Amino acid sequence: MIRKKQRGQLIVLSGPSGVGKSTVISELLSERSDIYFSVSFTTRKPRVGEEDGVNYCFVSKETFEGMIGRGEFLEYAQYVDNYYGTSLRVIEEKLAAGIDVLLDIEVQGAAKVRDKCPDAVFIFIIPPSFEELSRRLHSRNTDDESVIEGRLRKAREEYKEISHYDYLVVNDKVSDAAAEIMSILVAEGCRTKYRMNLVEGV
Ligand SMILES: Nc1nc2c(ncn2[C@@H]2O[C@H](COP(=O)(O)OP(=O)(O)O)[C@@H](O)[C@H]2O)c(=O)[nH]1
Ligand SMILES: Nc1ncnc2c1ncn2[C@@H]1O[C@H](COP(=O)(O)OP(=O)(O)O)[C@@H](O)[C@H]1O
Repeated sequence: MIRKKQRGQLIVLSGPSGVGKSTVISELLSERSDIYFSVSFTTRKPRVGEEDGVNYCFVSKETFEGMIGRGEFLEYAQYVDNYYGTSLRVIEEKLAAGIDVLLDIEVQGAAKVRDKCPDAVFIFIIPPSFEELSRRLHSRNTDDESVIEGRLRKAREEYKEISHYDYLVVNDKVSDAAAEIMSILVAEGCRTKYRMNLVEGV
């Protein structure tokens, strides 16, 4: 009998704004409902169609800073004038229960997770080109031109961090990108260190 994993796997996904992280994550979660997606806290205003507690927990700057003060975040960062952070308590509960947890976070937060959780898997997603990234940001129709320009500038900075990630996925076709991430997760789950409980006589 295959026993349940003792501890869940932490999966960190980063990539420039508009590359398609949310889209690929939705596809991935539709196939892998056993993975828990970590809903971050943010001070950013909700976009049309975004729901509190589903896409993000939307809070005020004062509430967020109170949470920082009480040490409630695994990591947090400032990104284009807003705070974003990952709740420590929820993540810890899920991992301890043997559930894999997926974080969609930017590069500064990922660097903090790398220090605190060296066993996490780090995946970076890029678009086929910057031109396509710009097209996606415009087609999403959620941000005005100055915000889009800021996010495109940020993308070029974020690319400098790619070599710190374990895996690189190109989001050309959503289903292919999701399938590659699923393959990465299958391979990671087969690591000897997670499977020693299956070995008899050791
Ligand atoms: N460090 C950190 N980054 C986050 C967190 N949640 C979201 N982000 C990142 O914040 C950035 C901006 O997110 P958002 O405003 O939703 O824009 P989008 O990426 O264009 O959808 C993205 O790079 C996200 O990966 C978090 O909890 N911590
Ligand atoms: N592979 C893809 N090809 C074309 N458009 C895509 C692809 N992936 C995502 N998109 C579109 O690009 C825009 C940004 O995607 P989104 O998932 O919001 O990105 P992110 O979460 O990385 O900011 C959306 O309009 C989405 O429908």
